[in-house]
Amino acid sequence: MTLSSIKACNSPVIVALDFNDKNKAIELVEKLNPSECRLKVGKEMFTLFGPEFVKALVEKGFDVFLDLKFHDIPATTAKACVAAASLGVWMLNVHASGGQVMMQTAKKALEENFENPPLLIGVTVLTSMDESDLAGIGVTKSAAEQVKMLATLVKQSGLDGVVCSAQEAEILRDAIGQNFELVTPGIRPEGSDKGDQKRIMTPKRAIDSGASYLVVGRPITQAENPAEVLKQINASLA
Ligand SMILES: O=C(O)c1cc(=O)[nH]c(=O)n1[C@@H]1O[C@H](COP(=O)(O)O)[C@@H](O)[C@H]1O
Repeated sequence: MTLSSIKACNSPVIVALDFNDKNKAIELVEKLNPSECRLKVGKEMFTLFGPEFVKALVEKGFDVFLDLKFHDIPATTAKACVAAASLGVWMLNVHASGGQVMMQTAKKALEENFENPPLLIGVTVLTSMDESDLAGIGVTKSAAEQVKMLATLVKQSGLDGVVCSAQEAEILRDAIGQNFELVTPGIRPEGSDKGDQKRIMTPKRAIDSGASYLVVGRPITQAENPAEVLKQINASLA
């Protein structure tokens, strides 16, 4: 059993609220129920609408993943994580490529400052990248090998899990075991538009491969009936 499976939310779906219009985001949130999904706030909404927007979602009863992907020197990253955790969020992330000392320092700061710290997750290789993108930044390994290497570093650093593509979930479950959260964006229900994502998978296959959580943005947020799409995804996993 993973750490978060004891939560009140019955679904592994995390809806990515990537909007530049607060009212549109709130309109969507009003149609969602905290027992049926979690919410993710990323760089766009946090930059535009700040901590108050995040706190309002937490107050509505949602588990909030604050996706700011910190990557900086250890002291700065740790302080940023403590600041983010003070908003009452359920999950935070840092880039695994910031290294072991950065990750350990952030984790330690959260444990020292909070009785119940949020989950701290390391981002491995972005789901928008494939092998040719990796080659462009000097990585000659395959995406799966690079993810495995970074996920092992994340585990050794004491973090709670990783962000990876569902395509790597099976490999990571074999390599790292069960007690480690696999948060998987790049989720696309059959027939939906890929957009800028490259390493994608359907919700059902992702869960069957060992994913703990499914981050789903545009297939839900851009749908004519977002609540219905969420319902269908949840039903496909039952
Ligand atoms: O950390 C993330 O959430 C993340 C990591 C990653 O590798 N790929 C990725 O797409 N994401 C986020 O997941 C969401 C995916 O949104 P859609 O592509 O619209 O489903 C976006 O908010 C991304 O910022």
